[in-house]
Amino acid sequence: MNSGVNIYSEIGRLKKVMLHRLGREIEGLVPDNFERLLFDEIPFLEVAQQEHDCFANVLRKNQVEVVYLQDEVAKSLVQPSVRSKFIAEFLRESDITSPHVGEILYEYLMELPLTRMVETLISGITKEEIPVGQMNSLADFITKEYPYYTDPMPNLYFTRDPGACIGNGVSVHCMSTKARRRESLFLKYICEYNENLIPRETPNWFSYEGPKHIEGGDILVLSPEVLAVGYSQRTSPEAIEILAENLLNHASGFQKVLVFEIPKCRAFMHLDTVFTMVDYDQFTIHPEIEEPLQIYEVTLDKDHKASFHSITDKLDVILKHALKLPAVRLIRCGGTDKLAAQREQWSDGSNTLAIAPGMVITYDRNQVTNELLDKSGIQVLQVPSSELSRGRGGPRCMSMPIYRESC
Ligand SMILES: NC(=O)NCCC[C@H](N)C(=O)O
Repeated sequence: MNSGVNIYSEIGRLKKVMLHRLGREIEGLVPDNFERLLFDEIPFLEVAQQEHDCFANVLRKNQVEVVYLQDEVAKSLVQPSVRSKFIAEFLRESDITSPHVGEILYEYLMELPLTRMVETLISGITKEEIPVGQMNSLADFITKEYPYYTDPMPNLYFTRDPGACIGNGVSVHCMSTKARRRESLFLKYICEYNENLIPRETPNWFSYEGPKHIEGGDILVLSPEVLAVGYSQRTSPEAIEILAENLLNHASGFQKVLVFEIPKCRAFMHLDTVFTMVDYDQFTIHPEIEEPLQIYEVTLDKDHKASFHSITDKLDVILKHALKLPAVRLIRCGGTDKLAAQREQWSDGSNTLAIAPGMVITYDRNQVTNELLDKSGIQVLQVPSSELSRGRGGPRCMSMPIYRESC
């Protein structure tokens, strides 16, 4: 039985992971809300669910315990007083402008059976579902054509991002877009009220209240001493500093944080869309971020405050020193073929999920990169990906590791 949180690497044998199987929230995607809800197209739900089940089965076949976020949230909301506090907070975060509508939604949600209530929050509350009677505010009147009271949460299957387990603690994130912020609220309640999954004594490295933005796709646990964090479109330097000070000051064992500054654009939204660890000394990388890649090192000064400096070496040299290895190999997404690199990065070719040293789960569509991984001696377990990949995240993005064996 692997209980509590234990994440001291990217590659140690994975024992427990949290996923979310896509549901009706995907059907709330329409061209009008693509940009706001961070999608470019609409996955075919039934096929996406089959693909996701296949992903979960590959994990189970490899002795990984799979827990589902929806169940874990429900377990944390068993107490009516906790449920009441959670619903009130969720509705506040959903920008319900009219107190009248807010009250009706609150009553409605409180009366639903628990699992249905969680499912309803994820899929979004439609106006058809609950007629609230007379419009009694200008805001209600103006927005009456919009089909939802609360937006669906189609990005929830990327469980990597709302939080991250680091060492023996958890970082609950203040996400950078409104569309995803409520996902971390789920995690906040799991951490506070679901003791079986996250024991009460678990340290918290970052708080949902932020105020600065950070997302889990930017966090890579390179070793028990070194954390890498992307300074990206979604993660701010201020948040990295808060996380680094909390982590390094606590007796967590971590000694330094390497900050990777990557281009701020949608295709490279998080560090793990361009860089992942696949073995003790091997990494995937999207060639377009390699040069120039600015890396900073954060350690603590004598007053226990974060201190920083830039590192000017090449990436392989930096990694080699940080991990105390004789050499490291960078496996380029798409190899030397520029088109393949761009195409496969867009479909998360470098977003691998290591489930043991040298064993990764990848999307089957990224054939060039998969072959290069295979040639580098990595065992590649491919999962179908036509529909899952439409959300712009791969196997790493779709998983929140909770427990890995040491390696
Ligand atoms: N770690 C990741 O890169 N996660 C992928 C998140 C995709 C999602 N549609 C988003 O834009 O946030």
